Amino acid sequence: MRSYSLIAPAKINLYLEIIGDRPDGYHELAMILQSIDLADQIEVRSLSTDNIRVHCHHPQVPTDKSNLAYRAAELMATQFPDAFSNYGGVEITIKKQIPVAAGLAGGSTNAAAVLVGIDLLWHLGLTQSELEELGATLGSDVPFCIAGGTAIATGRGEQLAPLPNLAPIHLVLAKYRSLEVSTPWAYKTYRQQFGSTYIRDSDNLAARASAVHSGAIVKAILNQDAAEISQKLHNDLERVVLPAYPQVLQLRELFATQPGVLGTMMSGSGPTVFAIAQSLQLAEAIKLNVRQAIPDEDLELFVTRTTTHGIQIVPI
Ligand SMILES: C[C@@](CO)(OP(=O)(O)O)[C@H](O)COP(=O)(O)OP(=O)(O)OC[C@H]1O[C@@H](n2ccc(N)nc2=O)[C@H](O)[C@@H]1O
Ligand SMILES: Nc1ncnc2c1ncn2[C@@H]1O[C@H](COP(=O)(O)OP(=O)(O)O)[C@@H](O)[C@H]1O
Repeated sequence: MRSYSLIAPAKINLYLEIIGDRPDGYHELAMILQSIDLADQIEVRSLSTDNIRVHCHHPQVPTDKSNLAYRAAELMATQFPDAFSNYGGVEITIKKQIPVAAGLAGGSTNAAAVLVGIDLLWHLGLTQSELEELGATLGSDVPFCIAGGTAIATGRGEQLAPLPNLAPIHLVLAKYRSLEVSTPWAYKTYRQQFGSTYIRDSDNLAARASAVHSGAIVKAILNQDAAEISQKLHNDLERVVLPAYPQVLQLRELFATQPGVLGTMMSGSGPTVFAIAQSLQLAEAIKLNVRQAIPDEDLELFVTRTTTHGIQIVPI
């Protein structure tokens, strides 16, 4: 086969706790990551020439070496030089549905799809854990994007422990198209404002213990209890993003007052805010209400749901 088409789902963070600083400059995390139905479509095709090409029509997505999908192909070429010279270069076409720089792992899931696609194109037969290990060198969220479903992620986000699949939970996502939050900025600002002293400070520790408890949300997931999951959502990065981006705070507050919303939270480093809805019907109603309250065309709204899969190969 000379080409593969893959579905690359986005993720949301049901839980994100910053445990502290790490010597490598990253942050030690405790997260719960969840795949959602909102996805990009990626085509990976063999070329007769030995170069890597990326096509994407989205104006905010680069097609040069700064594209994470390009870097995934380059990594495979470096790691497997014999296969690269046997099978030739790779052409990657990205059909973008996932909002960009949104806290939804758009770039990471594209990179994950390219790793899976090239493994197939070049008949490498890599295991999922080998693919995840390669993915971790591209970005902290890439291993989860390969695995998908529901998982606890620790370390810098690359160490995964799968949780049982959740029955679909209905979601509404809101993101201002022109608003981007830089992930390095969010972590840097958190470090500057709260630092690692935050977790050593006994006053804060008491407040933190009541606010943060990953065990409770894991229990709610094991019980398949959407209402309880919604009550235990948490994201430490909201502490820096919400004060700096009033529009995100406004969305968060608007979602919280909508009938049928079980819980709401910012995903990752933002600026996407998601709401857990009681049903698909209520999710559609929430979307409509928010649209009426904020008629700004810059605001993108999506009704979607949780999914149990990571990268999937589309049969041609
Ligand atoms: C915040 C999260 C939550 O899932 O997602 P997004 O909002 O990006 O989707 C992740 O932690 C982002 O993962 P990812 O986007 O893959 O991050 P990376 O490329 O590895 O790192 C980007 C930058 O974020 C900071 N970073 C990332 C992960 C981590 N554990 N500590 C950090 O301090 C570092 O400044 C790093 O240079
Ligand atoms: N394949 C890609 N898809 C989306 N953005 C990409 C991609 N490759 C590189 N980028 C760049 O990465 C940055 C972060 O985008 P994205 O991965 O969508 O965000 P996030 O990590 O917050 O979910 C953007 O500024 C974008 O230009």
